[in-house]
Amino acid sequence: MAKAESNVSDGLTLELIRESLIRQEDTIVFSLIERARFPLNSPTYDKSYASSVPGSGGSLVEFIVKQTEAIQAKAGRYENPEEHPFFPDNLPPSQVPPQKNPEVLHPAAMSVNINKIIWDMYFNELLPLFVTPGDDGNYASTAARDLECLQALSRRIHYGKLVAEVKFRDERKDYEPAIRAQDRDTLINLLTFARVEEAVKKRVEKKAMTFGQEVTLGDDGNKGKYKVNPAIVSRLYGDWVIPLTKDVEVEYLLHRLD
Ligand SMILES: O=C(O)C(=O)C[C@]1(C(=O)O)C=C[C@@H](O)C=C1
Repeated sequence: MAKAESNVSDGLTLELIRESLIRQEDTIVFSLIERARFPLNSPTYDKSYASSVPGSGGSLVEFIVKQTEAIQAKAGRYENPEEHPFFPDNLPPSQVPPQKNPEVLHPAAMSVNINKIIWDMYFNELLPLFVTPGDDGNYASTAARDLECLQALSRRIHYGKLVAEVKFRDERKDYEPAIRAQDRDTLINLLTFARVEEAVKKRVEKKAMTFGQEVTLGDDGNKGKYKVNPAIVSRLYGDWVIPLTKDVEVEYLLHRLD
């Protein structure tokens, strides 16, 4: 990974981490826009549709995610502590020379992977909100776009580990007693910045308006029409992305002194 892309370095600061979270918003908004080009395409998620694919064991989307993760694992993707697989069982080992990822996180971070929750949230709650009903037959492309959304969301949400680490280092004396007492409520209070959360929700709504507008050269008849409803992007952050990031922060912190 290029140095500028990674905040996993000794110069870890809350400001740098927040800059990365802001940049990741672009990836998330664009990946939702790309997925919204296709209607729901429900056979993508239907076990009976993919049953003839050898080794799929589930839906077409599951097949594509598992196979892609297997290839990416061989290419070393999951050696990077910022990446988390959706199907961690039986992943092949990396076949590339080991990268020097600086060890910033406590080893207990390895055990925090909430991708199962992210998967269920994405397919059961988010997807029906932002795609149109219908079927255009483009199931493989649809699954590939789903994978991009899932990976972008997972990366952002698991960034909570880095956020938590830097907050812990900055205010160790406040965090340590709550960690020793395994006191989730105090930890949530310590790590919550309501004003930052409000700004995040407003900014992603604005990004959805900016990136998702129809760009025309003539009379602007499409004004106010967006490729993904900006209010849904704001809700995605308010209802799921931020709370799940905080869950990751708490889970990480609870084991920070192990
Ligand atoms: O920026 C932080 O301090 C974070 O912990 C990240 C985040 C977020 O998910 O955007 C989560 C909790 C805070 O209340 C504010 C924002």
